[in-house]
Amino acid sequence: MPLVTSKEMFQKAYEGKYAIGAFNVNNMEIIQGIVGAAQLEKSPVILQVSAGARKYANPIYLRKLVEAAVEDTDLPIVLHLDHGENFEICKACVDDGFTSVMIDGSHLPFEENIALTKKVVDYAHGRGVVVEAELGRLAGIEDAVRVEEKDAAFTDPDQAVEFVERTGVDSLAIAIGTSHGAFKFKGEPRLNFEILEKITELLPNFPLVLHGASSVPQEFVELTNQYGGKVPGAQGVPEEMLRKAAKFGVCKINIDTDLRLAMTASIRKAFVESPEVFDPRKYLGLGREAIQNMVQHKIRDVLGSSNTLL
Ligand SMILES: O=C(CO)COP(=O)(O)O
Ligand SMILES: O=C[C@H](O)COP(=O)(O)O
Ligand SMILES: [Zn+2]
Ligand SMILES: [Zn+2]
Repeated sequence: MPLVTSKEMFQKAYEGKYAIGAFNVNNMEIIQGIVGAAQLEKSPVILQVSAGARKYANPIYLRKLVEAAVEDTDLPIVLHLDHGENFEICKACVDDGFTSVMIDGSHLPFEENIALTKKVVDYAHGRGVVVEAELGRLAGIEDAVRVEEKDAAFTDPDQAVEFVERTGVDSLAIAIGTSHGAFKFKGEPRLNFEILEKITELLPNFPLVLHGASSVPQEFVELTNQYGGKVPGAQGVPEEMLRKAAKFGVCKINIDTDLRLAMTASIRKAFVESPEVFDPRKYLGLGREAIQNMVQHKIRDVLGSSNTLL
């Protein structure tokens, strides 16, 4: 099956009240771990590429690796640009065969965000590509940009309706208290479900996206710290909250940090336990396995997209 857009999978997810996992990919082992899990769970999957990933791996290598995953499986796979910051990178990815792009104008004033998003929608829709946009600001780190907590802002439900109507965008990332990275909450985790419910009420049948949705499994935090790493106090979004979000119109749940933690914890452990090993296939293989197990759990027990192939 060739790459697909997220259109049908979101519609099905919306009706079935589950979500599709969107996982950030940076190299072969990460892609294989994610896709291996999706195969075992018979689940569609979104592989997303950030500007940082394109810079790290080289856009051609990444695209070819995703093409290999498509050729090697019968899964519906979406190739998505994560946090496109301007029209040019969105255009480059549309031209490059991506089936979905995100234009992230969330840092811009409302009218400018609308104008930029509309420009990307016009270009992408003309070529069969779907578009995600963002309204409201998440706290946390994204590429080189750090948004301080004081500058974060929840999505305004009325603005969300106007934004969707005026841009014609296919899905919308909203801010309800999640944030990028491994340190999401200082005290008790809290998301603003009132805002989410309001948006769902005003925009029925419209797919919403949750960024910063890693749950930061404590087993990886502990392993990382135990084997010489330093991520004390790392905390994510409780899995229960993600399940709840999927019931309220959130069709795409973004996960990057959990992949990083799974891989890092397993490689750190391997280095300490087997100091004589210097074959990258050994420890990268363990990293890939850790990712596959984590993603399989996520798909099956949190997102609920197992056995939903189109
Ligand atoms: O939103 C993300 C990618 O766009 C990833 O969020 P996490 O940092 O919570 O994994
Ligand atoms: O939202 C950001 C993703 O986690 C991607 O991170 P990155 O820009 O470091 O690749
Ligand atoms: Zn953003
Ligand atoms: Zn994000």
